[in-house]
This record gives sequence, structure tokens and C-alpha cells, in this order.
Amino acid sequence: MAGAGCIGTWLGARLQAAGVDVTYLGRAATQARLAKGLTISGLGDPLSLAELKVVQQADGPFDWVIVACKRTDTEALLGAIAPALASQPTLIVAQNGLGAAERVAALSGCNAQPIMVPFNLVWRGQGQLHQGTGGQVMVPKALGAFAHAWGAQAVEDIQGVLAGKLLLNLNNAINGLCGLPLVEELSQRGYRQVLAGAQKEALKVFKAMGVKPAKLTGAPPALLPYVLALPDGAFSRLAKELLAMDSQARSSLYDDLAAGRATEIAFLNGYVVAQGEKLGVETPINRHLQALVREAERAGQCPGLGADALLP
Ligand SMILES: NC(=O)C1=CN([C@@H]2O[C@H](COP(=O)(O)OP(=O)(O)OC[C@H]3O[C@@H](n4cnc5c(N)ncnc54)[C@H](OP(=O)(O)O)[C@@H]3O)[C@@H](O)[C@H]2O)C=CC1
Ligand SMILES: CC(C)(CO)C(=O)C(=O)O
Repeated sequence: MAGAGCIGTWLGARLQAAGVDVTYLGRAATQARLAKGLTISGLGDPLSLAELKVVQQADGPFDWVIVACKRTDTEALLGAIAPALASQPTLIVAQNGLGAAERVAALSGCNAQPIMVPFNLVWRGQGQLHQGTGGQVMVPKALGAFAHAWGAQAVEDIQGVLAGKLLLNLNNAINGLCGLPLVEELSQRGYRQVLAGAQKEALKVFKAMGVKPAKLTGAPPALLPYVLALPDGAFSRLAKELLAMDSQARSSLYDDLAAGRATEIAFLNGYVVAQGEKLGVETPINRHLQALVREAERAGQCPGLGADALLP
């Protein structure tokens, strides 16, 4: 497990519980966090592991390597595990956005397959991982052997799934900029209207790219912006399933801003902007959100913005 943070530890722990021999690569913070075992709480099945094998250097050989660092850290992480890549393991890439596995394959020279994790995970203390939102992991058919341990669905079109997920991840920036828990943010029409606008732009970009986003929520992708823009009462009745989450769950981009780290904005709203530029599609809302997140990164904090400030 290369990148044993929230997502990587969850994936590794589920495999370990299913009997797989898992090694976690961890620097000092990860070593300390996992020193006394792990519990997983929240939505999904609880899990408890007394011991995890955490190493500071990954020499291998390994059959599989799961890459689950933030996208900003991919190149450095692959450099750090270069000895383990010499035996050409298959890499499983658990990162948000499109093109992550392609980049990992290009940088490593190994076969790399993407997977999609739909739910939010946070650390609640040392060794205490908490799942705050719901959903099912999705893997390509080629990784069907992993489906059981992760309770995952094996799908034909993983690119469509990643595009569908990116539509939802356009909210990461909004969530990080307002700083509210997801359930509070999504209960306010103003914030949902910003997300709806960002999704409309992304849908135009996907159309120009020939990418068909998969349906991951109750509404088909093309209708999602219209459902989001409904008045609060109608939305909360229609989106009961979407809003059934931990009251404190936020997005991973919020976590990065709050911790003063670089964010993945370039791979989320920034990806829509960059593709839009190439294909001649206007993306003013995503561009504005990207600029605001860059400003917040420079300030080193979550700015707590209202919905009006999020529109250009
Ligand atoms: N968090 C969430 O709820 C969700 C996240 N995702 C996506 O999953 C991916 C992973 O996110 P997440 O789990 O939140 O990230 P985290 O920040 O929790 O974890 C990333 C881990 O990678 C480690 N890492 C980075 N560089 C290196 C390196 N050179 N050597 C060793 N370890 C390294 C970090 O270690 P260290 O602590 O030492 O820096 C950290 O533990 C992202 O693309 C994210 O968008 C998808 C769905 C939900
Ligand atoms: C779970 C979700 C969609 C939002 O919290 C996410 O992918 C993230 O936090 O990066």
C-alpha cells in the first residue's frame, strides 16, 4: 500500500482482513498512526485489526501495489518506491479525477488500473478511521478478484465511472471554500446552484471529449444540475439517500486546506478548465473556483466563503 492515508489504509485493511498479506509504506506520521492497530467505524462494516505491517522502505517484490497518495504527490511517491517497481507489479490507482492511472503507468512503466472510491474517510484519532458517507467501491472487470474484499462492483466502463465521480468531486472545492460539513452545505440552495453550474460546464466538456459519465446517484448525470438547483424542500425530499451521511463529513479538499496542504484542485475543477481550453468550451465557474482555492492555499486556510462569492 503506497500512500497509506485515509483511502489507502481502508483498502489495505479490508484486504488484510480477507487474508491478503499487506505491507503499508509509511513515513513517521503513518508509523505513529498505525502503531497500535486500526479500527474502522461509521457507515459500512466495522473492522478491527490488532497489527499492520508498516515499513519505511518498500523493496518488494510485490504482486500488486496500490497507489493512494494525493495526486500532487504521485511523482515523488513513485520515485520513493522505484525498487519495488523493478519486478513490474500491477499498480492499482485509487485517486480522484480522470487520467490518474494513465499518469502512474507513464511514470512507472508498469500496468496501472484505476478504481473508484465513492465515500469520505477521515482520521478520528490515532488508528481510528471513520467512514462518513456511503456508496460502493467500483473496480474494472480486470480487478474483479478484489471486489469481494472491498464489497466492490466490477464494471465494464471504469472511465465512465471516474467521469461520473468527477462531477460529484466538483463539489470538493465548494466544500473546502465554505468550510461547512457536506450535509449543511448541500442543504443550502445557493451552494447547490454553484455546483450545478460547475457540473453543466463539465458535462459540456465531457461531451466534447466523447466521455459518457456513469450514473452514480439517483439522478442521471445530465439531470443532476437540475435536481441540485431545486428549492431546498424539494431537493431534500428527492436527495434523501445523498444526504444520509455523518453530520461532520466534509471533502478531502477541505481536509487539505484545513491542514495547510496543497490541494488536488488542478485535477478536479482545474481539469475541466484545462480540457475546456483545449476544446473551446467556456468554463467560467470552474475557473473561478480554481482561482479561489489557489488563493486559499496561499493564505493557508479555509476562507469560509458564502455562495455568492463562489460565482464569477
Ligand atoms: N479522503 C477521502 O475521503 C477521499 C479521497 N479520495 C481520493 O483518494 C486519494 C487519496 O486521498 P486520501 O486518502 O484522502 O489522502 P491522504 O492525504 O489521507 O493520504 C495520502 C497518504 O500518502 C502518503 N504519501 C504521500 N507521499 C508519500 C511518499 N513520498 N512516501 C510515502 N507516503 C507518501 C501520505 O503520507 P504522509 O502523511 O507521511 O504525508 C498520506 O498518508 C486522493 O486522490 C483523493 O482525492 C477519494 C475518495 C474519498
Ligand atoms: C467522498 C467525496 C465524494 C466527498 O467527500 C470525495 O471523493 C472526497 O472527499 O474527495
